[in-house]
Amino acid sequence: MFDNLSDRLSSALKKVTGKARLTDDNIRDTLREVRKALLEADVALPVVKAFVQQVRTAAVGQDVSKALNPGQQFVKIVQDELVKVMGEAATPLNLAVQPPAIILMAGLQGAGKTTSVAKLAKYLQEREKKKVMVVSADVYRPAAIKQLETLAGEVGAIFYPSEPDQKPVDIARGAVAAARKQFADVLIVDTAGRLHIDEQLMDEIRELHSELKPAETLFVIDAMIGQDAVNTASAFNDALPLTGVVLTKADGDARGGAALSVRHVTGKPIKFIGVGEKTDALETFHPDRIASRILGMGDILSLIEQAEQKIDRSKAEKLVKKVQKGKGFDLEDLRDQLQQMQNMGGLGALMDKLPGMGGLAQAAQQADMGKEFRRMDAIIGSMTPEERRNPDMLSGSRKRRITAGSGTQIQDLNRLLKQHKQMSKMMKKMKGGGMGKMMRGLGGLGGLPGLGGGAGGMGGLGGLGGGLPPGFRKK
Ligand SMILES: Nc1nc2c(ncn2[C@@H]2O[C@H](COP(=O)(O)OP(=O)(O)OP(=O)(O)O)[C@@H](O)[C@H]2O)c(=O)[nH]1
Repeated sequence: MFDNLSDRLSSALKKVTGKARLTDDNIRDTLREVRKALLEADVALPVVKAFVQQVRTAAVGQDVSKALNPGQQFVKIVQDELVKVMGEAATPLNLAVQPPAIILMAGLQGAGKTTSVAKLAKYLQEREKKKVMVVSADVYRPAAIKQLETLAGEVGAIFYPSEPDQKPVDIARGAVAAARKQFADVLIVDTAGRLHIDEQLMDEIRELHSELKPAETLFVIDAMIGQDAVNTASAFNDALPLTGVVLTKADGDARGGAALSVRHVTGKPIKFIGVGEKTDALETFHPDRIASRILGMGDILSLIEQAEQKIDRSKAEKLVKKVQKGKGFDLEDLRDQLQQMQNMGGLGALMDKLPGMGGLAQAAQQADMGKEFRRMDAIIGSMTPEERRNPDMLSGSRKRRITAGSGTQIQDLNRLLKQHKQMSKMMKKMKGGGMGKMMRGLGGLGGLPGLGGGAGGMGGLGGLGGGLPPGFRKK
């Protein structure tokens, strides 16, 4: 979702990078571009003004470093200021209190609170091995309690039941007692949504806060809210001592501005971003990485983490060995690669994180690569194991049977075979140099520790780049 901001900002900055010297004129012009880029990305106006002012102050009167030309120096200033707004590094949850550590969730109706409660519960259980209980103090929306019960069941968290005729504070008290009794490490409290800032509901959540004395008070906000982010965030920030923010729907076509606005207005760290409707679609927010992504430098670290979590290491290593031994890359391997890429959110999600490939990611999403992958998967699934190992043996009549069996066209099958040939040619070339070489071709990835051979499954990405329709090839 940071594409828009990233594209606009990098083209604004491109104008200045070539300059041998910074003058009042070209700073002014570039700052105007930066301002426009931020506004178009839905960063709120007061935040844009403050940011541009900070950059101007930092730029004026700065000694030009010998290592950089003035243009580069200016880009660095923008980056430094961006990091200042977004924060240096991820801020973890602070749950080091006498258990149960309580997390209170606040936010507007529909922001994604209930979904985020379930995501957090899953995250804490799986990553931090915590025993988690959840409770809903939303007695206004009839389905809210039931919704949380269903989600809790899905993620395997303990659900503390509540009733619409109870008072939220009583529910909270009961839940804390139950959490103690059952030795839960963490209790996450979902609260009633507000359509807008409503005094009565604000009083209620304040009361909940003083009763619960939560270790974390997280403000949940929808990234799509755009310019409104400032008002909503400051209202909640004034009402409650927030400790952090969960930015939801960051997978949508929001333009990334809300992240900057919320951070600027509240001064509180964004701790997590929601990137989908499913309960595993939650990521730790790394402000420094987002800052470089905004400047079009990619988000390699997140990509590596994702690769490490989602890639089937043993399969990847097997493939690397197979290729190194000079054995062919067959259709079975191609299918594994496609499946692993799908596990990581598809080609678009991957490329989105690679430096300078934001635009390509959009193109891939528009062309619905997911559909293409599923088609390829169906075709390979209709072949016999023998045919997958040796596609050259396919006769005309077998090709017709396979396409009929997979609901595809003969052209689809031929295209797949051609792509496979190209990939296997690439793989052969890699034989001597290992996967690292291919990764280097992909924008410097190979030089990074851990990605060269370890996450070898990624190798297929390079090959696929060559096999994609011409519009997708990296220039
Ligand atoms: N795409 C996407 N959808 C999300 C995300 N988080 C939540 N949603 C969706 O947003 C909608 C609202 O989410 P809820 O969790 O019900 O929102 P809420 O804040 O609890 O709403 P109230 O209980 O009415 O206050 C649901 O359809 C969710 O599936 C996200 O990160 N990405």
